[in-house]
Amino acid sequence: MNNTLKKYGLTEKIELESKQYNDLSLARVIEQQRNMYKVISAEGELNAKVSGKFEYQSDSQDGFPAVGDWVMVSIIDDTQAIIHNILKRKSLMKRSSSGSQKSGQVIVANVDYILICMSLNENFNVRRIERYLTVVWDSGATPVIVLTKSDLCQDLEEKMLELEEVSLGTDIVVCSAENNEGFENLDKYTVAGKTVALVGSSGVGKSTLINHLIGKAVLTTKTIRADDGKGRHTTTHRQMLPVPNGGVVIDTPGMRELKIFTGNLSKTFDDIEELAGQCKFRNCTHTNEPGCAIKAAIEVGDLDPDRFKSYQKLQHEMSYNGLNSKQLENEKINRLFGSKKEMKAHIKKYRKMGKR
Ligand SMILES: Nc1nc2c(ncn2[C@@H]2O[C@H](COP(=O)(O)OP(=O)(O)OP(=O)(O)O)[C@@H](O)[C@H]2O)c(=O)[nH]1
Ligand SMILES: [Zn+2]
Repeated sequence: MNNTLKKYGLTEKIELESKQYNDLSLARVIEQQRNMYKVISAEGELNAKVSGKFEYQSDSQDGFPAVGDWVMVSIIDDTQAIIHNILKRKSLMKRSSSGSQKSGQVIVANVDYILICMSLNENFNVRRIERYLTVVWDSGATPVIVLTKSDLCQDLEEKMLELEEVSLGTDIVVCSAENNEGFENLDKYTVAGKTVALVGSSGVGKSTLINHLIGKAVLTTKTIRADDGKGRHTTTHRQMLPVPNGGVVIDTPGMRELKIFTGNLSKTFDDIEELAGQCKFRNCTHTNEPGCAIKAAIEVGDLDPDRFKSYQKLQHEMSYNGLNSKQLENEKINRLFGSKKEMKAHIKKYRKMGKR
């Protein structure tokens, strides 16, 4: 296995899949600027564009490469390549965007763990965690909640209890850059072949965290501004960085705030969906029907009314994007495979590979 690509998360499975394409080289997309890509190949970094045929055949934005994608390229010279194919994605994260309301905006592909970063000061907000979890569970990646700036927190236990109510078994890591504590608990996610990405509001300490993972100041951070309590990192940065101990980390500016496009409410709010299943009427609106299990749970204090509101709000946002369940299903297929046709081709290919 090529060492450069290994540093960028290459696994046996991806290498095997790439063998299906003769005469093309394997590469990974590490940066995207509109329709210009930067990829890492066995030969090093290259600037890349999709081929004319590729562009012609892709019917939606999902079909185009995103940061994290493994792609098959033809290398033109020392600096340029053409992208011909995208290998099967194991996860895909999108968000809602004003410009492309219909299909959402692809942010990143093939991430294993998404670190949902939140600082333990005023930024701490369990409603926001619910929003992130809803998006992340739907992407195919596994969420990990990272609580930063523990040195600024006086009531950690209280906050942890509040968080456990909404996080349903998701791993939680507590850390402080100030005291250099807790970062070792991230080691189990940054291992060879795994890709980690960070989401979270501006100023919660994502760049600081990446610098700890990488072991040097790659991303410059500025000291907190007294007026708004936010920190900013000044320079543009590479979007994908190998972690010395293994694994690769993605810091995509587009992932800093998440407008929901599609989400997995059943996973994030399984307590609420289970309750709703116990309502007397199947189409209960949980407002004034008799035998409403949600209302009953709120009355006896088993369900936090704010959590229920948060659930309804996210549900509303998702339906606002106008997708019905059939469309959502297709949406998922498109995200993971490009199209239904591609999915079928992939299934066929894997069956064939299994027989050999
Ligand atoms: N007290 C304390 N401050 C921290 C900690 N981690 C980061 N900071 C400070 O918080 C500010 C913001 O940190 P960044 O790492 O730039 O935050 P960011 O999430 O990358 O912010 P954006 O780049 O704006 O998205 C900086 O002033 C950091 O020094 C911590 O554990 N404790
Ligand atoms: Zn009800």
